[in-house]
Amino acid sequence: MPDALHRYANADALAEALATQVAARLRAAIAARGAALLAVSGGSTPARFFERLSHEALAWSKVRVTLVDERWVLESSERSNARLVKSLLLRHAAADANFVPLYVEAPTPEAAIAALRARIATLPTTFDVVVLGMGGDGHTASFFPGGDRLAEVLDLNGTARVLPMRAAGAGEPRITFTLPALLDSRTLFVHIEGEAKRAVLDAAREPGSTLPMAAVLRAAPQLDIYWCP
Ligand SMILES: O=C(O)[C@H](O)[C@@H](O)[C@H](O)[C@H](O)COP(=O)(O)O
Repeated sequence: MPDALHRYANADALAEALATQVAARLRAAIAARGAALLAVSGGSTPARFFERLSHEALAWSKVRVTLVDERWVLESSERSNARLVKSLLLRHAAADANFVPLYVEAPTPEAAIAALRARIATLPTTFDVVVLGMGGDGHTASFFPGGDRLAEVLDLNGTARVLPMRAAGAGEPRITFTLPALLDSRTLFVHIEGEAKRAVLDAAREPGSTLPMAAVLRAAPQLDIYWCP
């Protein structure tokens, strides 16, 4: 588990550093392969980072942006991660980026899975950058403790790239990229803020931890963790 913890004095300094790093990785991907694929998390933490990244000067028209997970709600909902990305990241310089949403019009993620897999199949299998968040319960993406497909999404030998997920702590049904799919990334960042999440991260680092985040820490070949109090 080679992970590096990068500490910042406050959320603004963290957002600036993370945006600078992510933009550099996207530029390098475009220089090497002519295109870049970025997967970001939703929730409340990424807002400053999205705002900062949206101003980075790079060839955004060559960047595809997707989510590591999505809540099964209409985009008009305040809970929609697509809405968050569109309102805070896909503007300014980044308005030219191509967004690949994980929501399709269907009553449930289970009903949408074939359409979603077809959409995901148009993307390269290797991400250039994945940015994970983490909840206070140790979930990341939609790998929720007690989730109905937790074992399946964490299975490193699993072949599914996206799966539905339902869990008491999730709020609504979700769709999530699986752990092996997210690990197939040239760079992997974790963005967490606050002492409480730092304590959860430390717990996930304990040998034998069953927190979903522990599975990521154990399996990731390299992980850069960005944290501020
Ligand atoms: O849709 C989601 O909920 C996210 O992608 C999720 O995995 C998020 O990263 C954590 O829940 C942290 O969320 P907060 O930043 O709101 O604490």
